[in-house]
Amino acid sequence: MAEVPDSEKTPFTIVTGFLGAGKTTLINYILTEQREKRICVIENEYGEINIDEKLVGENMASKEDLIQMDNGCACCSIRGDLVRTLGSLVEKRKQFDCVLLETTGLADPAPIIATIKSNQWIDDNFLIDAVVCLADAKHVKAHLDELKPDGAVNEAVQQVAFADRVILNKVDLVPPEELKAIKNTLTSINRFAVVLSCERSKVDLSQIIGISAFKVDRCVDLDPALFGEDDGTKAKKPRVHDLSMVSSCGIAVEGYLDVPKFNMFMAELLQTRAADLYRTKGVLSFAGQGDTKFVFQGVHEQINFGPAQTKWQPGEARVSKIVFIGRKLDRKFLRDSIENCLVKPDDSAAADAPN
Ligand SMILES: Nc1nc2c(ncn2[C@@H]2O[C@H](COP(=O)(O)OP(=O)(O)OP(=O)(O)O)[C@@H](O)[C@H]2O)c(=O)[nH]1
Repeated sequence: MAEVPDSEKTPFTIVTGFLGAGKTTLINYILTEQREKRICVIENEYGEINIDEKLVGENMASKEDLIQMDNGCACCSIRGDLVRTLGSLVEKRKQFDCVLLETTGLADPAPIIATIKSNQWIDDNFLIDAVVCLADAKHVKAHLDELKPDGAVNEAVQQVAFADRVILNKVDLVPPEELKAIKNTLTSINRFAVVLSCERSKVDLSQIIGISAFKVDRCVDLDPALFGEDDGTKAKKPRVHDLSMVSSCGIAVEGYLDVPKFNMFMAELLQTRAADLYRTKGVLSFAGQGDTKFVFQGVHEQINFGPAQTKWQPGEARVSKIVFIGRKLDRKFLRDSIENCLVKPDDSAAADAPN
């Protein structure tokens, strides 16, 4: 069969980067900056409760342009889902100028690349434009240095190694002299990728989209066993993706949370467990705040907290949803503590809560 020319394929960008590095922020930035383009976003979130769908969905022109893959991580358990998702896009792909895949923060991009490139039908319809890796200037070094159990890949290293562009994000959180050292570390892992520094994922988009930067040969050089074949002439990389050290704990509680109690609990938790808590995020209902919905974002000890773009709708159940991702999570403790922050029906603050 004749090969499909690249110019006829739909460009596909893989957005990778560790938990909390700024992937969703980048996707939202792209969607707001490129309104003239029709962009399809495929979200693959790690966590028992999906929060990002709501955060990205607010910026989509059409809800149909956002596809959720939430049965697991695309790089391991749901590679079949990725093929099915892209397969279902084939017929309508011409409606889109490009597709963005936001991988989970714990994804190894190598198997994702292999999945796409080894399926002829997908490869005939989609062209990987670039693998773009977000790196959190404040935390990336610790993640790169983390020792994994025997034979397991370090996802953060893989994400940087397979990237065509590395976006060194959150430069506001580290002094300039440290930034230089971080850039050197990133370049020592991947000397081919262009490193772009920024805040709030605001990069020159012409540097990351429509750039035809992806080279499959480089991926095979990095991992000779990428497509399941290894001629044995190059050192084999460990291919085990072991997520046993990390877990996700999703908690949903109905009612109104007491602001000071909740703030105190979260501040104390993130201070004492900062190293273990890779990521926390939530959509919250507070007492005394009318129909304002709040979004909570935590990355280790860093906290961002503010009103969501959408409000609680009349009749919508006031269910706060919080996801914790990290090591050694005590589900009972987290659930009890959050339930403890709920305003009791006879509490005076409850009178303030809207019906
Ligand atoms: N200080 C600071 N915070 C940032 C910057 N960019 C993003 N953030 C915040 O970092 C948090 C995580 O950002 P996200 O875009 O959700 O990160 P993510 O990579 O999508 O996270 P996961 O999907 O959980 O892996 C949010 O609270 C962002 O507002 C930045 O440049 N500086």
